[in-house]
Amino acid sequence: MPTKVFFLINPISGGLDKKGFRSNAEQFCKTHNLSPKFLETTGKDDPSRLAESLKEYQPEILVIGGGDGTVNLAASTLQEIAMQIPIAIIPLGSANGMARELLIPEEPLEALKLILNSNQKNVDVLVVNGQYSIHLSDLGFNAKLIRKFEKFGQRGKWNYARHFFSILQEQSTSEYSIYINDEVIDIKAHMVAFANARTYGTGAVINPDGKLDDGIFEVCIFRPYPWYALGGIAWKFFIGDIKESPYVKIIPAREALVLVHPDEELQIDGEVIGTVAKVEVSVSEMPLNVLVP
Ligand SMILES: Nc1ncnc2c1ncn2[C@@H]1O[C@H](COP(=O)(O)OP(=O)(O)OP(=O)(O)O)[C@@H](O)[C@H]1O
Repeated sequence: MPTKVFFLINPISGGLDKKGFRSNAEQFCKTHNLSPKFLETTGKDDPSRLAESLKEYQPEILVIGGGDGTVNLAASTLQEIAMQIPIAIIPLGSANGMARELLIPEEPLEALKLILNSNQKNVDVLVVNGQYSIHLSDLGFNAKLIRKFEKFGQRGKWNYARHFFSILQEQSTSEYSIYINDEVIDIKAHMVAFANARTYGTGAVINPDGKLDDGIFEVCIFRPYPWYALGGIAWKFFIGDIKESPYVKIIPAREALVLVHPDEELQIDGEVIGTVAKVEVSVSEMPLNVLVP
């Protein structure tokens, strides 16, 4: 019996045409005696469409052609239907933060070859207010930046930089109460992140000691800083040394509860959820099996 491989493909991610990848994947499956099934995302009802197709086809491997949002969709659906099959990530998005973190080849066909490989990593899945996160989620600054970026609908580095500096100028902070490791931390902050991974798709290393498979996550707190410290903070992000900044506090945990006033914007793996006053984070009992080099 050929191995059943399910392909989930996002036709719009990264602004890339996926037709070439699909025909290469079909050829690859023929060559390696694999039995493929393809599903394209539509942006609507994707979780239920994917769940139904997976339950019906019962694949042995799930291949994801898309960016972090598509990887999150697949991981969330596997959690919801409690199906533990390995996934292969084909980095066909804009930032591909998760694929970079796992050192998956950038070239789609090279990444696809991982399905012939048996190296797997058990990636932790965080549960953030009942939704799943495998990469990075946060409250405050970065979520507002993503919201602004989406609202104006303009892509590209210059627009990113423009929105980045306009939000930076706002210097807005909220009051956070963080219940963590039997302690309560009351703190004013620009941003509080829940990090499974190390690095944002932009390359900023937010959580230098982060490990995807250690059963824990890190709560990264970014406190107010004087204007003259900004250059040093940016440099530390770039060189992966942010934990040495006096304005940053990083706390490993298995569970956390965060209350925030006034409400702050929350984003999960790059998708803005909306403003919230409370965030509960824990680690799911079922990890995500990812095929890695
Ligand atoms: N057919 C479609 N038409 C419009 N939007 C879609 C479609 N399929 C999926 N989407 C949307 O694509 C988004 C996820 O894209 P994804 O994050 O995978 O790619 P990206 O944003 O290009 O890459 P990255 O997250 O790595 O920067 C979701 O918001 C989803 O609703």
